[in-house]
Amino acid sequence: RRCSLGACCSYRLRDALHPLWQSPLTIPGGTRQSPINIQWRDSVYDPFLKPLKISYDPTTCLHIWNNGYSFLVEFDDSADRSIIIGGPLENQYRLKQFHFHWGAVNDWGSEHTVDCKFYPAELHLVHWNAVEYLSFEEAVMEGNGLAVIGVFLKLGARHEGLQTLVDALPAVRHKDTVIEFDVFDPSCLLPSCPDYWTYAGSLTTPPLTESVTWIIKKKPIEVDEDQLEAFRTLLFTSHGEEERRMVDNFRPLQPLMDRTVRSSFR
Ligand SMILES: CCc1c(F)c(F)c(S(N)(=O)=O)c(F)c1F
Ligand SMILES: [Zn+2]
Repeated sequence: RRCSLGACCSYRLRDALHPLWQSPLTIPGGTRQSPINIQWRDSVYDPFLKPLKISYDPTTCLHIWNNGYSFLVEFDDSADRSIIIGGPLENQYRLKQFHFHWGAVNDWGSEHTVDCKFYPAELHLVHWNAVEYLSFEEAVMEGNGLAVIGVFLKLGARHEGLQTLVDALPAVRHKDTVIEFDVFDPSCLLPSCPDYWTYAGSLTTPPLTESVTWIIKKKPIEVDEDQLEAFRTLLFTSHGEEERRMVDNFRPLQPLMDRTVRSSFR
């Protein structure tokens, strides 16, 4: 496939502060940090992986807000109304929010890479284990607390479902602005192909806790240039501060260490 092992994905373990997250690139003692490069040829097909079952109730959508790292769409997670189950998961997980990571240009922007290839953006749908834990905040601290579905975005045709979100972005241009967002079904942002990779990882933003079962969809969704440009009109900064464009809000690749990436497909 694309690159010889390691050469293009070499990284040096640095404990320097990463400018964006102001926290160590790698958690001292961290053994399952995210994101990682997914080397297709090294992923192991697991025939026991079940299909992922996704059932979202569009009326659980609450609001969109700019938290200074990304823009996120939050959901009412007070009951089992928007949930995922199956796949690598032993429990049912509730949708809490989804958000994106993107670059200043189309050559990079995703957090995960496949054979060292960056995509221009990556969607994360964040779910928590409401069977074993009482709140999202509690689940964030537990090894099996979270399940995040990652979907790559590639440059191509305009995505009509995404456009609803894009149209709302001017209203959340500045950090800590929020608007009500009544009905939205995030399943429209998922590729129809059921294939995915899965591995044990972490949050890619503070607190970087090692609590995430990652489910990375093999197929990207297509969005057009104007839609990616709309992401880049957002700001890291609040009203009144000197404007800094919200771009390159992705964490650098982290070492795979003693982990295997499994695939749901041959
Ligand atoms: C604390 C809220 C939160 C998450 F729970 C989460 F999983 C991710 S991420 N990039 O790993 O999907 C976030 F970026 C994030 F801000
Ligand atoms: Zn994310």
